[in-house]
Amino acid sequence: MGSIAAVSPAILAAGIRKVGSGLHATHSGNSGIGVVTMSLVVAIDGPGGSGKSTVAYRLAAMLLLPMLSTGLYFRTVAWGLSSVVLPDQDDDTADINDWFDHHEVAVEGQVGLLDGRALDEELRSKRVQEVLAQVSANPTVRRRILELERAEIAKLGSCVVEGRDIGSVVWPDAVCKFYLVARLKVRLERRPEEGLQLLDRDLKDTTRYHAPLKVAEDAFVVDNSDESLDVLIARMGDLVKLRAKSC
Ligand SMILES: Nc1ncnc2c1ncn2[C@@H]1O[C@H](COP(=O)(O)OP(=O)(O)O)[C@@H](O)[C@H]1O
Ligand SMILES: Nc1ccn([C@@H]2O[C@H](COP(=O)(O)OP(=O)(O)O)[C@@H](O)[C@H]2O)c(=O)n1
Repeated sequence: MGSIAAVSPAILAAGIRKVGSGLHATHSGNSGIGVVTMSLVVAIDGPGGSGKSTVAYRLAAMLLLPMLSTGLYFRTVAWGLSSVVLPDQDDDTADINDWFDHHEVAVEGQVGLLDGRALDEELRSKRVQEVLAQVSANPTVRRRILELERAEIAKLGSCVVEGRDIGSVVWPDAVCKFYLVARLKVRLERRPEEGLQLLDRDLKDTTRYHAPLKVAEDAFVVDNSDESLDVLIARMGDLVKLRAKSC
């Protein structure tokens, strides 16, 4: 365990602010950053359009790590379940467990796989958008996807994982946690096709009972509204290396 206190002023000046003081890194690993011996997971959470996928992709490339976009699990399941009537949010139903028992859901790169069939454009379709929030709030769905996410992260060993609850629920021992934010106006400009749906998803993601979108206690909050990606990725990479060294 170590401290990053020495670099805090620089971090603050760079628009990255630390929440809490806990450092829960327990792993080190055979990652591309060359300072570790076991596994190293970097968690990136935040609302839609804050830049998670873009930043995770770039950071993973810089650190020579694979990346996992967990939203693809939710979108793939939403596509598959959209023909099944979903129960109320707090119901735990045999139907959903039965669906998971009879279908294989996986994520490879930037595609979701349902029973071995790659889904790409389908995952951004109206059919998925209409049920996504309800599917994501369902406790049975979340429990089953959590198992898939954890198994995949364990398999990858060292990786950059992005989603809504990675630092808080999926992998609380992540060596470095980032929570990305961007001003609403900026997010709406970057996601013009979503418009007010983005706000609706924000509200549903933050207010749902199970694993809501929230800042993990020991996350760095990163403002991705104005900064160039090159600058941001370099700073985030430095932080990951510092955290990895201090474990
Ligand atoms: N720092 C940035 N500067 C300019 N454009 C950005 C920046 N970060 C993200 N973007 C763009 O914003 C859009 C949304 O980003 P994305 O990574 O899909 O967000 P999220 O995964 O959080 O929903 C993408 O088109 C991406 O290229
Ligand atoms: N770890 C995660 C990832 C996604 N999700 C849900 O899945 C939806 C789609 O995730 P996404 O990452 O593809 O969405 P964007 O951030 O790209 O808009 C989100 O709106 C969440 O409701 C979640 O609940 N937990």
